[in-house]
Amino acid sequence: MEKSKNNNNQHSKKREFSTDENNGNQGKNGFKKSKKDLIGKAKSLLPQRKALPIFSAREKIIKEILNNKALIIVGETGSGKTTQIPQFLHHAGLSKNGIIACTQPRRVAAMSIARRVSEEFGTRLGDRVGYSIRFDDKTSPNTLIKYMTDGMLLRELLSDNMLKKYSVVILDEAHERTLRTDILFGMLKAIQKKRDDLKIIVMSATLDAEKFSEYFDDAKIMYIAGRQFPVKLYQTIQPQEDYLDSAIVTIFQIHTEQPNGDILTFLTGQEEIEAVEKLIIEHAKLLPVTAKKLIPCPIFASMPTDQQNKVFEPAPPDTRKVILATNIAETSITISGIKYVIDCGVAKVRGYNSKIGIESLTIQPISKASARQRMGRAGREAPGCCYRLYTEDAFEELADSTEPEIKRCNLASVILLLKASGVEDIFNFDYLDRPSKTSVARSLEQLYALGALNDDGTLSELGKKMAEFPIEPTYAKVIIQSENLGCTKEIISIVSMLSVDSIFYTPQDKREEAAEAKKKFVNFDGDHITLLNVLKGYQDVHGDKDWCYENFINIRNMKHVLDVRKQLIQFCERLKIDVTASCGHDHEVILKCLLSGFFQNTALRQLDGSYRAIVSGQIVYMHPTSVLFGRKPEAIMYNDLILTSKQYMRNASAIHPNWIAQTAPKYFGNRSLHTL
Ligand SMILES: Nc1ncnc2c1ncn2[C@@H]1O[C@H](COP(=O)(O)OP(=O)(O)OP(=O)(O)O)[C@@H](O)[C@H]1O
Repeated sequence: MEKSKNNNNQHSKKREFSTDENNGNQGKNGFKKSKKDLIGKAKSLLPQRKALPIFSAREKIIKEILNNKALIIVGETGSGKTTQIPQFLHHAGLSKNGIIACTQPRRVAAMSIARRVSEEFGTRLGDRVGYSIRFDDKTSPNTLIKYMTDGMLLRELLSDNMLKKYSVVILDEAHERTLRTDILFGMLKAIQKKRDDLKIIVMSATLDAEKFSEYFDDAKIMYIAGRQFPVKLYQTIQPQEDYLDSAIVTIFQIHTEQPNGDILTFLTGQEEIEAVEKLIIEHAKLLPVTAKKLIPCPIFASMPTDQQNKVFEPAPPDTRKVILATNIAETSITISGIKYVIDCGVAKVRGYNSKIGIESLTIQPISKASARQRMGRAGREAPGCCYRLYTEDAFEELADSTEPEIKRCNLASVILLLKASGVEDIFNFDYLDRPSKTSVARSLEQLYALGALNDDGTLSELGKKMAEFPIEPTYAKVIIQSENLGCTKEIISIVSMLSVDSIFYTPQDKREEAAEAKKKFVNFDGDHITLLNVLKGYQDVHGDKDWCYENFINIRNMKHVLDVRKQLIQFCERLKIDVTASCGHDHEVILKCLLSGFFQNTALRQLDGSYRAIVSGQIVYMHPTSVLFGRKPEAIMYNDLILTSKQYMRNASAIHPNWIAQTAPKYFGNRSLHTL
């Protein structure tokens, strides 16, 4: 293991990044490739595939899969598991009995791998090889290999509880232990008891294989040795005080001192990524004119898919691309051209306090498994380097693996799906790691309060309808309720606006101008009506770029809002909900509708002017970005509670205290709110 110290030296020069469209199996000019071209491309990739470590284990893997019902495969990052194993299974004849599914925790991985494997297969994307992610299905009746998000497979259980169309299900990146993959483990194990012909494969590079083997009735474990290219590891000698500063220094250090190759930098979230993006652009202006250009390229979850796909496009000549990513790019994907990985050592982690029912998002150290995955994004096409912005000692102190999401998330959405798939006894479900009883009870209580469950715990008609929506139960309830209140148009717009982190863009050096611009949208009923005003303004000018610039509106996020809005409309139309129903400017109707899903996220003003959350009894504070900041309405409803130094209510509106019990009589009964 090599070590080097990150020295301080910054430089620069930058220009906009323009790229070719490269979506699916298309040529540069956008024309579809001919069959001959597709086969030619597949042939040209064959030597590369044959050089993968997994290729030499091909016969053994096929034999073990044919002889076993379940198999655990552990192989180095980049060894070829995700792209090759489904193809091996196809060639072994398993796709004759049904589709070979391979689940991924993230949609960007499902899409990009399907694109690559369809190229290797020599067919068009969506033909023999396809993908299925929320709101986007690229498969056809011909599809033999399907990459899909774990959430999509879980959803398919609603219509096909034996997963009859599938012959093999591969649960990839199992170490991530997402809530949905964890539930799939239990569901698939139960299905396999009734379907002898279903094969289950659990895969990862960094896995506690014994634990999985035991869970799947002593399933066979296969270790596949070797990686294709070495990755040189650099760790800081001293702990870094500010990882953002350290990341920028390292980016410019690589850019000015190291040979060609793109950089992938892991950061924690959109705001941080956008701040670093701006700093890179600024610093790059100081680079000598003759230097290679450095172009930042952000990617995070709440970004429209077509923008996410841009990171896969090659950098123009004489340019080095620096991808700024959250852990969305941590597993599975190969980004062509990446030679250097910078790992800041932290990530934004979702947490859930089941005792008080509060969710939080905090920045925490990653696990050793995550650090290895991050490092594994380099060395996939050629030797690479990984720069950890933390010391070797700090690495040793990291936990081996990330705590399963099931232990730290609100379970309401998966419990709703389990109930809708016919699983009644949620407490005794066969979990790989059992969630706490309090956490299950809390989530059941929340679903009951929302009206999704009947008194006997079975799914209600409303619950069935809610399960059809691929969004959190609280939002599903609000949309369904909007049909009764005649405000679906407004509610869909507000829910779409809430799907992005922030619409308002506040540059450090233009705070006053940004605040002034925001004033024209502000409505003191709260953030929800304010957001509605922004969307109306944006639609009135047909998304004009200059308008966004003048009004300090984040155009990237607005595009995503429109995308989500379109998809929600399609969902409502499928459920025959009239999406044109509008209540005009009747804000009370809109807020009461939102409250039908968020009555648990409410707080009352105390005598001393502070706010106390109704359900948890905790003191909560108004987020400084809220239009209600500095105002003191008697009662507040909010969408999120953000835990940083204090508990902050974000996306908040003023409501009448009486509305709370009126909206959720089942939950609050006849109790006076002031005694809660
Ligand atoms: N889009 C792509 N462009 C170029 N090469 C690719 C692409 N996708 C995959 N490859 C090549 O195939 C190799 C194997 O990728 P694959 O995703 O199958 O590995 P893996 O073992 O599943 O890795 P991980 O554990 O990191 O998911 C990569 O290292 C790379 O060489």
